Amino acid sequence: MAIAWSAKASSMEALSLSPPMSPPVVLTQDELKRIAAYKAVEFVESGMVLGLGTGSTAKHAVDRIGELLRQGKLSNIVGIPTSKKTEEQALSLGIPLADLDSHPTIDLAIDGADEVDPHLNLVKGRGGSLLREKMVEGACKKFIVIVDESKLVKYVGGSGLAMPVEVVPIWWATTARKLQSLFEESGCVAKLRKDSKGEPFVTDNGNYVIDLYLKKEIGDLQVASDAMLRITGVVEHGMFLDMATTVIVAGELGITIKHK
Ligand SMILES: O=C(CO)[C@H](O)[C@H](O)COP(=O)(O)O
Repeated sequence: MAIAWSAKASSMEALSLSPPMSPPVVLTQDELKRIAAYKAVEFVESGMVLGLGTGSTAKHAVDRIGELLRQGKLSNIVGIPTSKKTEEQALSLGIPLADLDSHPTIDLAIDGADEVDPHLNLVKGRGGSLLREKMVEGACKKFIVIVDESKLVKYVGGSGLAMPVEVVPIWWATTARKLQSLFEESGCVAKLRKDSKGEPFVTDNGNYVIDLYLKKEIGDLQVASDAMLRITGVVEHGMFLDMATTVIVAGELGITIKHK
């Protein structure tokens, strides 16, 4: 998707786009993701313990951190990856890694999201890494979410796309039925996520993912969260409530930074 870009001066500086008088630049969705990611990395300081997110947006942030380390503009960084994929990427870039057990408090995490509501509640996990993401991002002093504007929704589930729930593989269909009936009034349809070969998608933790498709709002999100977590067989869900401290949105009119 190509989006016309007429950046504000502040964004132009940060992003090295063409000068203010030139015609609007057309940027792809991936370029918007990179712009949001680079902006977030401006908040990284030497000596920080960093939560490294997962997905096509977070990948740009990890690349940038690696680049700044290589250039000597950042030093003494320790990264805690939120997936095996991010771990591989960070290792290939020479970013020193550790884990949550050795670093239970993280200074800053940077990650993408599938949905951001007006209260900065998130849906995450369409990439399948929700459990590790929630563990890492729940341990952060600051959590910066980076998105292009297509991720903004009026309410959680409002994109009509999947709201992921990680479940244990055993008797997953029973767990899926319970999840679906929990949100029956919102027209919920629960589906087992499949991989490209048509087999159940398996997370880094050896679990399955049930994707919930909602037609309407699910009401009180905390109540919904508690109800999902009470279902035996549910490991974690992809609603990240009251966790983001900052959301950076790259869009048609430039960058918007929303703070909690
Ligand atoms: O939660 C995630 C992975 O589990 C991702 O952050 C989310 O799916 C957004 O991905 P992308 O940046 O590729 O759009």
